Amino acid sequence: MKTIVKTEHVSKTFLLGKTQVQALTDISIKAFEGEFLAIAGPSGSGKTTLLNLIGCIDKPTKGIIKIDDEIVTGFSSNKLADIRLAKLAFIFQTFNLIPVLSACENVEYPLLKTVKNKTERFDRVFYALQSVGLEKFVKHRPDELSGGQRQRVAIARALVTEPRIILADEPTANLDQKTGEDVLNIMKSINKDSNTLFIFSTHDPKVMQMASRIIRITDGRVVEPTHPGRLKNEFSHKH
Ligand SMILES: Nc1ncnc2c1ncn2[C@@H]1O[C@H](COP(=O)(O)OP(=O)(O)OP(=O)(O)O)[C@@H](O)[C@H]1O
Repeated sequence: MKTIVKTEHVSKTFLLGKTQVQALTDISIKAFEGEFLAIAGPSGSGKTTLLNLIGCIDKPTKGIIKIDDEIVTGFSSNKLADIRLAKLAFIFQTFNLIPVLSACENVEYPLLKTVKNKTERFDRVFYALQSVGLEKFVKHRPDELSGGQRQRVAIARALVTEPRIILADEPTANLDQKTGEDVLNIMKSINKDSNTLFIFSTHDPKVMQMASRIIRITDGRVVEPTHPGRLKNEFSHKH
């Protein structure tokens, strides 16, 4: 399996007034092509911080981050913006749609700079909205859509640029159980069809169940899964 994202001994400290907040400590993880990877952990464990670092929105205090074998740590803000545009897309817990734009215009937005041909843009936008089942809602503004529909517009906006990686920070946190499941199923089917790497954060065990792999973090550190079999073997070796 091809490694798409790698973090090596990544730490992040925030300065809050005079206090240092250690949000992440020594995080070394990999994410592979085609994975539907959950970053799981309680509130305040560092999930958003980790997604922001992988998403080149923020920079680590220590350690390095590689995307497609390229070390992005140390890049200028402009170069990080280029990486975001070329390889990454985001889905947020609060959808982050532009309220005055229709569903179609929201999805078109990330293509405005890169795809100059209007017909090609329209085709891609329509295809993206169709793949989330919203082809009948292209003209609706966010306030004319339900929460689940808004999140589906956000998914269409994420996939329209055909990114290598889609990062989703608690994508179902503001949705009811059933709508959340529908949204995750759409994400999963896109993941299967396109082989796009999805990395999403959650504290919901039901959402974790959908993942192809789970990385658990607590207090800013990766919690290694315990393998009872391995522990038993190690124990018997020693004694
Ligand atoms: N900009 C910031 N300035 C200061 N402290 C911050 C900042 N961002 C995050 N933190 C702190 O870092 C820690 C991790 O926060 P983070 O938002 O990454 O956790 P989380 O797991 O995403 O939590 P939640 O599930 O509640 O969103 C917390 O202690 C938080 O208060």
